[in-house]
Amino acid sequence: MKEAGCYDESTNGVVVMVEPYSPKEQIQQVVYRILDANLDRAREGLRIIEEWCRFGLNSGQFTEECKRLRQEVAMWHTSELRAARDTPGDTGTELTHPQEEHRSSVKSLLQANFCRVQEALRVLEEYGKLYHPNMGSAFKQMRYRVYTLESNLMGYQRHQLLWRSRLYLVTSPSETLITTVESALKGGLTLVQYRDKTADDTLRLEQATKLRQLCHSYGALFIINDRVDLALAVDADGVHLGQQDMPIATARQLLGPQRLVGRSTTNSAEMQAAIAEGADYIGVGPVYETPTKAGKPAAGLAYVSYADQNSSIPWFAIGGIDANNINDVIDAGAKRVAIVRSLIQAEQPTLVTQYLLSQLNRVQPESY
Ligand SMILES: Cc1ncc(COP(=O)(O)OP(=O)(O)O)c(N)n1
Ligand SMILES: Cc1nc(C(=O)O)sc1CCOP(=O)(O)O
Ligand SMILES: [Mg+2]
Repeated sequence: MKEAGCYDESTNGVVVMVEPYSPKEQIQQVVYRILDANLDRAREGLRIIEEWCRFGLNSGQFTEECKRLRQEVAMWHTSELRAARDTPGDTGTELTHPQEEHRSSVKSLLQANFCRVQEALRVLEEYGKLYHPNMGSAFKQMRYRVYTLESNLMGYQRHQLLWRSRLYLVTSPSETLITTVESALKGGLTLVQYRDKTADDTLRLEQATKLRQLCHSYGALFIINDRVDLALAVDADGVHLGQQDMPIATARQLLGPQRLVGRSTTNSAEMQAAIAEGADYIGVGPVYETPTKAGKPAAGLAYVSYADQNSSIPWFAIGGIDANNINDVIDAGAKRVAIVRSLIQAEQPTLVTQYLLSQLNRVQPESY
């Protein structure tokens, strides 16, 4: 039988060997070890999230909430729980999941650590009930706070990146769709919309899933054109809706508050309505007539200038924009543009992306 020990404050942490534990004490030691391990796990996970809030997002509010949670977790980490630790005898310390060895993006790293913290808090909530009458409810509350933090943080990251994005690639069917999008991402693209008006849903699901993974691995946002169901199915960052698509409020209800909803607008009335209905961004166009949206009359540069003066949310000039005329669109007031053909049909999408971004970066948009 394993010799048991107990932590004695009076011996400065020296473990004093005593009689073997009674069955009841043995169970108590197991519970203590579970609590000790999960208190550590929760704090470590929170610290990893906190570092991103502090250095990546520069957000005092999120950093403070992580810190408060860490401190509250630490308050429960008593010396008797620490004393129950048995690292050499813990078979779990050598078990790592292959996914822990590789993270494809900061987003997946954050998601994995939120998951880790939530699991640890759930364990603390349940086993804590055996330790202290208030521990279960304290950790239940913390678990809900972590859910709220995760949802707010992910939403904040999306909005921040949306506001930072200057160039928006809207895709059209192409044999080289994935490689073209990747080339543009290599050039610094941070916002992609999957748009295929003719494919069947099997192909749409397949391509959208690949593109979402690709975009997220480059830290870019991924939006789905028209289809809220597809956006949810592939875990996209949001949806783009035209005037004939579903109401913004309905999309928001389905997607939740943290995903992005964009709306096409062609005139001032549509712009004001989109803003009032809670769109996160708008398309402003067509600036020029374009075969990609054949038959839609141009709204022109005058509407670009109107958007510059009147839009309180990010807006993307769209329609017939290319490397030759982008400076006219910028001169009319555009700080962000959305493009189909000039990127999808480009021989060197990386170079075209870099050029378009270099022109857009000459003007500064308002920040988030
Ligand atoms: C950024 C952006 N702006 C406008 C549109 C056009 O949307 P919509 O009017 O719904 O037309 P379709 O793209 O669905 O043909 C867009 N997709 N993206
Ligand atoms: C998809 C789309 N929406 C528009 C709008 O004005 O709402 S213009 C457009 C097509 C833009 O394609 P290209 O960059 O190839 O001209
Ligand atoms: Mg549409």
